[in-house]
Amino acid sequence: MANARTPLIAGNWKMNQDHQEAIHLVQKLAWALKDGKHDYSAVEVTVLAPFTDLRSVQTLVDADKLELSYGAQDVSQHVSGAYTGEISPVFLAKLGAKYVAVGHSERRQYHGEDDALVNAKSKAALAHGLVPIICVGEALEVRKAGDQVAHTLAQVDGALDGLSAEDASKVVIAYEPVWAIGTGEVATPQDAQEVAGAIRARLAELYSSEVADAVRVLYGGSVKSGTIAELMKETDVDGALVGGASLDAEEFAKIARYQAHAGA
Ligand SMILES: O=C(CO)COP(=O)(O)O
Repeated sequence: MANARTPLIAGNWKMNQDHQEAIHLVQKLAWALKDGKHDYSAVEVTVLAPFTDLRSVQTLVDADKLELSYGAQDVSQHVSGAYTGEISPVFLAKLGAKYVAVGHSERRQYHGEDDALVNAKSKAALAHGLVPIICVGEALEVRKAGDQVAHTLAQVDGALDGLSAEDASKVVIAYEPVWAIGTGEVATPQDAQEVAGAIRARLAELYSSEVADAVRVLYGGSVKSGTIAELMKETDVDGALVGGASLDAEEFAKIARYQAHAGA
């Protein structure tokens, strides 16, 4: 890839893995990643775990000095106070979390999250040193109508509203077409590139080419080891947000070494 962006392979465990299962999965993943045959230095690997797993994941990563970062799947837009059930970005930062997914389509769909909330959560994450992985992407009807680019860019505009260029250059944007999530129906590399390229062009318009060059744009939706290499060949796809396949340590490690099976 002819740019300075470090590819990011992020596993979104969703509501899977209790804290004991999480320990096993991270151990297996560490083992799979350290197979001695492959070089992961050019790729960053992260897992987005349920809140209740984070302390266990932190302990393992610290104790074994694993080359693995971790994060959460959601965050409150508030720092503290009477917000029953919410998790502060301060708590996540204190647990060593690096990333937090914001505005995942499942949060938008089942928890009524809108662009304004996604914007507030992204700002809260950034204010406390977390990197938001801002999730955007269209539903099937929108794609059928051919409106995927306009729809997704509107979500990007909403999520970034009021962010400084400095903050905007730190975010990760995950393009996850809703029709490809958990369906086995992966977008074609061209579909992913069309929207990822449009997102980068929008970043250049909203900010500058420096910001556009700095932001990593991921693709998510039924990514597997067999499909990652072709996706990663696209100019504006800088990694993947992986759901189901991230629960299988071997398969997830294989996705992270996509270069090996791309022949690169
Ligand atoms: O939603 C996703 C990642 O956030 C994608 O999930 P799947 O990889 O299971 O389709």
